[in-house]
Amino acid sequence: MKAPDFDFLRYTLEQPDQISPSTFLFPSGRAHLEQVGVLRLEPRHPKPVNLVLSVGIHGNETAPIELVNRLVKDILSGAITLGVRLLVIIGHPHAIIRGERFVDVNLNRLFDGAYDRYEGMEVDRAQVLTEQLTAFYDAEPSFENFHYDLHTAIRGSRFERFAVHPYVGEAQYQVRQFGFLAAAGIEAVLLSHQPSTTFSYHSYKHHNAHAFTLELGKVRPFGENNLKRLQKMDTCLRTLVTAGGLLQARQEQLHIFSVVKVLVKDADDYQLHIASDEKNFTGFKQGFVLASSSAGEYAIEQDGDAIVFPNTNLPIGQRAGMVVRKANWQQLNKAW
Ligand SMILES: O=C(O)CCC(=O)N[C@@H](CCC(=O)O)C(=O)O
Ligand SMILES: [Zn+2]
Repeated sequence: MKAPDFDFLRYTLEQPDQISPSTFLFPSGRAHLEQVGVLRLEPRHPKPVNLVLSVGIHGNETAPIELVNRLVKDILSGAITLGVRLLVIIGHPHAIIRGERFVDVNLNRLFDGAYDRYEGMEVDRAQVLTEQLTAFYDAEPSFENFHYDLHTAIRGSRFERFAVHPYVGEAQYQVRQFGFLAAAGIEAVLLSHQPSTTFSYHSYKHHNAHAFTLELGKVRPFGENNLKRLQKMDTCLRTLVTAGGLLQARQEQLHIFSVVKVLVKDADDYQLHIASDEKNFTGFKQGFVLASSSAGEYAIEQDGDAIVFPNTNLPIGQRAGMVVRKANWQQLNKAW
């Protein structure tokens, strides 16, 4: 393997079932190809940061895959110098090849051990990725852990780029992370109100990582993404991987929402009463029946409560959307 010629994405998609682990040098460190779609980059002179960047956990969310593959190319060619330990994960190669969100079951519901309750090709993958995270973070336990899990949304959004913050319970929010998200062009942050079984929540819960799901625009096929719209994200990630630092912008410019309800598909006839092209963050009037099925209904509790990730094309028991409410910066600031 020669570092300057190595295209991590192409290599992964050419051999999606198995690879022989290998290692090679690049100008600022050593690369370890650990597993299909799992590349560990160790810098010669690391700052005390363990950074995980994951993309393609959903196979049709291609913009982050293009963005991060370009970043990896620049590290391997020597165009930029790696300064932190970096684990790059191409989450679901088989789904990427098919251009689909998943093959058997949604990979991003299988973490925190949830894979035990499911069947399908994603089960093994969730287990492999869980083990890879543990090995990576545990190798330098005194370093600060980060995980940005990059996605794109199925629908258009009133805020084009937004983040899902893991549920923190009584713990404090980290102001530095909000400043970083603002600098990276994120416009809104959803504060989760309960634990979940997503990849980013797993890193937060089990590895105390600063961990986020980042939604970077709308789902589009390879070649149709405008990466210029991710310029700020690119700059922030490059600064993080080279210098170990989080660029900052005024966090007050972020729109903060708390999640007030996770809608769960509770019957085959479950319906969301919104247009098929309704955007994420569309708000409704109090009393509007947003969801109904033979098992019950959900009406909006407060004027302005808005829908994010509406989706009924999924099995019973899975999340059909989140209802979010504008949160108060003053209240949040007290936690810092
Ligand atoms: O647009 C959609 O409906 C889904 C986009 C997406 O994949 N979002 C993530 C969010 C994960 C989280 O809540 O942290 C997902 O649904 O897995
Ligand atoms: Zn996704």
